[in-house]
Amino acid sequence: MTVITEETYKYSAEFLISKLPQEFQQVDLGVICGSGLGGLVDTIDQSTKVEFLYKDIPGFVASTVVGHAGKLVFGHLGEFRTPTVFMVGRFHCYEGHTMLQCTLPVRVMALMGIKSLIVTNACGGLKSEHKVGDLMIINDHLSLPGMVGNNALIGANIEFFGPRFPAVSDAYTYALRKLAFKAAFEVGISPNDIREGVYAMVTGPSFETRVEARYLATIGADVVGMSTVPEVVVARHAGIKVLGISLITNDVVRARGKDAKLEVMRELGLTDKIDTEEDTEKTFANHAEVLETSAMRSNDMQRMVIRYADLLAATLI
Ligand SMILES: O=P(O)(O)O[C@@H]1C[C@H](O)[C@@H](CO)O1
Ligand SMILES: Nc1nc2[nH]cnc2c(=O)[nH]1
Repeated sequence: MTVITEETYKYSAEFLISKLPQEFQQVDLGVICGSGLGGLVDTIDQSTKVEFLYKDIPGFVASTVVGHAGKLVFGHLGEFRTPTVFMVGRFHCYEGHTMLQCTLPVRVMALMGIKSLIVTNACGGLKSEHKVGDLMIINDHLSLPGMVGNNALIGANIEFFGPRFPAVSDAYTYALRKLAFKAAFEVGISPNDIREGVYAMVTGPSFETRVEARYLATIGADVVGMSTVPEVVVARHAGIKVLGISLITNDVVRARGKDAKLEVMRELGLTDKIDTEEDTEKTFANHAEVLETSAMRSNDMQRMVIRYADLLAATLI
């Protein structure tokens, strides 16, 4: 197991601080941009923006996924010009990184002063009432890797960040979820296009089988994705407030699929029963669809995040 010590986090933070102008040596807000959602940094004041490629930051690993640019950007967000650090592209376990490597940037952001984190992701919808393109404010998560031995906090606890046994039952606080809905409605997102629900994390990179999708829906998940949870757990451990926003980029195939035996029996006249199950053979999740939907909805999501940052700056939450 890769061991990352308190000194490693501090070294990365000190490296960044030494290269940043004074206005970004301490930041208030962190934003993690999921698949295809990095366009948010194009909306900030370009004249004060400072960028670092992940590959140039000590302790950071490389980002290898299409749609994840792989850079850390510092800039002023919204009307209140909140000093913000953006991860444009994140790390996933399926890239071969450990949970500690994936979450290192969150601890570095904690060292740089963030009090609040917005985590965004692309995900697959598990419920028939969800439409592709819907936004979902996360109100709870189901960590499949975390429940079976791959929690982001496994290893020696670093007391400096937080306690050995942090509670995450209220990781996505009610007050911040309310603020997010307010932001969404104020920028004109229809109540029909945004909901609240449970994000399940799997490691990927293969998408779900049909029965895995049915299983996840049965055990309480509304959507499924391959990220977010490790970052949220590490952020909450460090006392950072979290808002999670998912964009449903595709439907996860849940149908049972056609019954081959029954079909052959019917063709041979051995039965006259017809399989009524919808044939979903041609429907499958793919990363191109994920990026396509992200591109379609990224503008709404960006406007919502900017408004949320302003509402947050204007409140004492
Ligand atoms: O980083 P996120 O969670 O937005 O990316 C999702 C999960 C996979 O990386 C990818 C699958 O298409 O999208
Ligand atoms: N696991 C998983 N992750 C996703 N990310 C975007 N879409 C999906 C999906 O359908 N399944």
